[in-house]
Amino acid sequence: MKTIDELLAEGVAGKRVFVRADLNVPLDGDTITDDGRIRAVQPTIKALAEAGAKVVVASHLGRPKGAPDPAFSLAPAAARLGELLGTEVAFATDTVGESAKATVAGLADGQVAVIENLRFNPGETSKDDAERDAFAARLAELADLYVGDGFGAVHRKHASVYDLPGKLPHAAGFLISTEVGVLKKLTDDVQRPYVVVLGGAKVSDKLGVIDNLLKKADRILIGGGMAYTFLAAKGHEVGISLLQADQKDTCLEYLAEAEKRGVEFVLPVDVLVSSEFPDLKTKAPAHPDTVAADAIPADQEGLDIGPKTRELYAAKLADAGTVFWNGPMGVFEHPDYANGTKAVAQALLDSPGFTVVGGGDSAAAVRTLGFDETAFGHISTGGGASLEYLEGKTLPGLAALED
Ligand SMILES: Nc1ncnc2c1ncn2[C@@H]1O[C@H](COP(=O)(O)OP(=O)(O)O)[C@@H](O)[C@H]1O
Ligand SMILES: O=C(OP(=O)(O)O)[C@H](O)COP(=O)(O)O
Repeated sequence: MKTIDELLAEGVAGKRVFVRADLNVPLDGDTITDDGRIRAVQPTIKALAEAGAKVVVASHLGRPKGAPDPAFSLAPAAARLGELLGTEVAFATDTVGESAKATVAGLADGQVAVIENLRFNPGETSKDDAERDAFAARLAELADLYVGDGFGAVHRKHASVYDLPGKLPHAAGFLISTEVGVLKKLTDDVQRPYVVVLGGAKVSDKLGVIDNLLKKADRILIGGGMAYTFLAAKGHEVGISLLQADQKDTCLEYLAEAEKRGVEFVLPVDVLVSSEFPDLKTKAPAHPDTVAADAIPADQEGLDIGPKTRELYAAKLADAGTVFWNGPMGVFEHPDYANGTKAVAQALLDSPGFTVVGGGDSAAAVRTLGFDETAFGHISTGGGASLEYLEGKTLPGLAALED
């Protein structure tokens, strides 16, 4: 894999360099609530601009449905990038249309532009190779060189991640090199007990990783939205909690496999429930009830792990040699449902092992809940990406960067 240092040494002055970043930041309206992912890719953009490149930054944000949707515009991220760089950053209001072409054509050496959300075009995420390839070909017209630095998206076989690098001379940015370096260490030299904590809301995406993690981890702790499919699989009522009903049998298979392999598989013993999802804007008090995990009322949803589970998970992390954590334990964006996530973050800090926190929201949670991010072993910008890397899978966005 060519590094950005090698690319810089070859000279990028006057060249248009496409930087595939992951600027998928949490937003409250158009206010960015955590800019960690923008800061993480800044060194690559800065180095290219300082070397005289015309830098074209591209990313997805959220999961729009293949058409423009103002709620998912990258304009706030472009503005924040400009603030961090201390320079004007141009913004194109489309991806490969007239605005993008004119914006890129108008760049002077050393200037930076951001193009609009790649997922506004259906070709970006298409499962049809030809449709993806056609979109990648249009993106390729915007640049002379490609730098992959969107670590959070390298597990996606998407046009800008997988197809585009094949069309341009390419290299890996600083962020991808750092992320891969740390995660590689975690796979090559894992100190035991190796504890994996999984939560969050991307349940269908992330349930699948458990299959492989069962072969690697000593303990797996489940929280967040991930817990309820397991509880339902065990025959418990989960009310209106997040549920992947078609995955219940898979969950039972995982539980059986864990027992067979001697992997401790730990589910919440109590949860905080409410009949309503909390108001994340006003943060009005939610008054949740605490119930046993096998006693969730039919009209309520589980929104955080409960106090007994917090203690249990802290105990299960106390002797960890290595911890990988992806996915908040609850709807941490509301203070009444942040305690589970806080407890796990604190337990990582108290554990003697090497601790890795992965994922856009997990990393944002750690920072917005007031933890010192430098106290963790590594904060990864990718949740799904780091999980799939740790599974030992070939990630499309990394494979595409190899020579
Ligand atoms: N019990 C729950 N019900 C609904 N959403 C939840 C629950 N627990 C956590 N979440 C949500 O999960 C989201 C983060 O999930 P995810 O994207 O999978 O994590 P990451 O970005 O760290 O990989 C947060 O917005 C949080 O509010
Ligand atoms: O937020 C992301 O992943 P993560 O929640 O697993 O950290 C990445 O930006 C990838 O987004 P996607 O899961 O919509 O492809």
